[in-house]
Amino acid sequence: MAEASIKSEKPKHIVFKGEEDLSKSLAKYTADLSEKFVSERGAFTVVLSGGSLIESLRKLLEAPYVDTVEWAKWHVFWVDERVVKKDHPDSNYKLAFDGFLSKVVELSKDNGFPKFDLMLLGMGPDGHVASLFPGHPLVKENQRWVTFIKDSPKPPPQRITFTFPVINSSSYIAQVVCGSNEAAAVHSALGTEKTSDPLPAAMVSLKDGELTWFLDEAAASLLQD
Ligand SMILES: O=C1O[C@H](COP(=O)(O)O)[C@@H](O)[C@H](O)[C@H]1O
Repeated sequence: MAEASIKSEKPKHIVFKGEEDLSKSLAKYTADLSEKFVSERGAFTVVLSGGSLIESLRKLLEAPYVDTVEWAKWHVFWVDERVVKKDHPDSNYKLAFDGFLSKVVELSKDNGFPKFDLMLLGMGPDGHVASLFPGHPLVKENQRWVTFIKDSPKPPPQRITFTFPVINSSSYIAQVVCGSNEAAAVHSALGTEKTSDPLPAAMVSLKDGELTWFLDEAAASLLQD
């Protein structure tokens, strides 16, 4: 498998006073992109992470967005899923459905990879994104759209996940990180030092798209600027 190519310049990042401000800005960012893609082609393809991201989407459930966003035009996907039943507390589907989608939605290509409009990604303290973990061979997968892991270092051990070619084909990615536990990984991912073994979060890199990091002050605390 070939190495993933990584852009050398630092991605755009916005630091918020706290998670409350971050969630307000993330709601506007998401609602604006929803409006843009729905008006351009009548649909909005959105990819969700699990974890704390879902809580950070809560402002979309409030005015004005809960009424103005065209929820029926959303096509929702998951960037990764843990191999558990859909009603298991560890399920990313259940987390997003209970905390977000059930409140708004009646659920009912350049390189050959799908191009999603918006991916809303989280990041673990170890720098993993989706279910792509540091040092794991899956970070180098460059053929398949979706792959699986049976030995995830974070429980539960069995998961399925989008691969980097799909993630990095997106039009927009919001990389949402809050809290001091993630500060070292944020520093490493947004640093300019070159390493032969970058964190998965540092491998999120859009050739034809826009990546924005949404950080609270705790997550950004080790950044210099
Ligand atoms: O296991 C997972 O972890 C990451 C990060 O979660 P967080 O709770 O630390 O924000 C999440 O983005 C991913 O979808 C999930 O499966």
